[in-house]
Parts: sequence; C-alpha cells; structure tokens
Amino acid sequence: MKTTGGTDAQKRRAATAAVEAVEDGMVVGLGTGSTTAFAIRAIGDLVADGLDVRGVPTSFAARELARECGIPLADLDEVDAIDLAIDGADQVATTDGALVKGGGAAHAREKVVDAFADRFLVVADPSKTAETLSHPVPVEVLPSARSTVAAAVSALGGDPTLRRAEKKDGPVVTDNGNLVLDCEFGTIDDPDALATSLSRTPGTVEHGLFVGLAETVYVGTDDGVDVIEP
Ligand SMILES: O=C[C@H](O)[C@H](O)[C@H](O)COP(=O)(O)O
Repeated sequence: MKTTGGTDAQKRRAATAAVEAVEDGMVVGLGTGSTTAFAIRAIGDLVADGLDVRGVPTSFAARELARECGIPLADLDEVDAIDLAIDGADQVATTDGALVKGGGAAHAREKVVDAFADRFLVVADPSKTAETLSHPVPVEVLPSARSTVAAAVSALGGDPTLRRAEKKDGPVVTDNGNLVLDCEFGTIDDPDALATSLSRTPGTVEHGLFVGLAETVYVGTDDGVDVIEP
C-alpha cells in the first residue's frame, strides 16, 4: 500500500468520525487506501459487537481487509442501494470538495460505488487539503489505448506518465486489467471541465477527478477533526 504524508493518528481520527454515521442495517461502500483502512477496521469492530451491515468493497485490497475484519460483503450488483460510502482521497479542494483519487489505482470502482451511494463521506489528513487541486490525475486506460489517451491528455495541456509497478517489471495493472497514466496538469482551475474532457476521451476507462460527489470531508488533525461540508 502506498504511503502518504499524514500520520496514522490523523487518519484514524478522520475514519472514526466518518464511521459514526454507520447505522444498523446499512449497506456501506468500502473505499480503498491507508485512511479508509482505519474505517474498515472500525466497522469490523462494530460488526464484532453485533452491528448488522453489509460492505461493498471498491478493490481487491478493500475486499481482503474487510474479510479479515469479519464484515459481511456484497458485490455492487447484489445490492439495490448503498446507504453510505467512506473513502479516502489524494487531494481535497477545501473550496468545493472536489477530489483527486486513484493513488492506489482503484478510482474506477471507487467512483461507481461512491457516486451510487446516498451519502459519500471522505476521510483525509491535512497533507491532502488544498485550495485548488493540483495533484496529478490518474487516468485508467485500456492497455491498447495507452498512447492515444496519452496524446489526448497532452493536447489538453497535461503531461502523462505511465504508472510503473514497484515490485514487478513493467506497468501497474489495475484490478480491472487496465493501465494507469498519471497526468500532471499543474493547477486545475476548472476540475469539472477537465473531468468532462477526460471522460470524453475514447480509451479512458475512468479518471480520478471526483467532482460534486463528496457530501462531507473529515480531515483528521493532531488534536481533532476538521469537517468540510462543500
Ligand atoms: O486508488 C486509491 C484511492 O483513491 C485512495 O482512496 C486514495 O489514493 C487515498 O489513499 P490513502 O488514504 O492511502 O492516501
């Protein structure tokens, strides 16, 4: 799992605050990453105490952790609704709650689950917040479309880099069998417009801009939790 700038205590505080919204009988979207992992463990503790919930994992890693924690699981196509999704972010715009996600290459499934949920709660630490997004945007692409999508990203003013695996020669391959281009756009003044342009590019499976989706962002700090309600 990738490492981030925040401390475990900050991440745990954010996760604990978000998990307070989980109620008996809910279907809960389980995000991916080191911050959401604290939420998954906390939900596992509640399940051990008798809470009746079902989790819909957003990745292989989330599924594996949720299983270890004893959370009953369902696939997305087995549920009629998701009451609540809890997920992390690589960057959060404090002004409007727009996010960059996909540092763990899980953003395609995350976006489906987070967007489908009635409520989408984000958990983060202070190293993730910014007034304006500027984090490179991960774009999951069909392997055969790597160069055509890269050319389209360049035409949009971006600088795409194929994400390389750390303990394997060659690229990162997503849970869906695709590749990831990390696309540097500098400061993203209009995330909605960029999101639309990326979504329109043939060969793009999903990009990591989550615009207008987050209901509440919990930012764990050294002594509490800052709540952003965009
Ligand atoms: O693909 C991964 C996800 O979008 C994560 O939620 C995101 O990268 C944040 O992860 P972390 O909490 O480990 O910083």
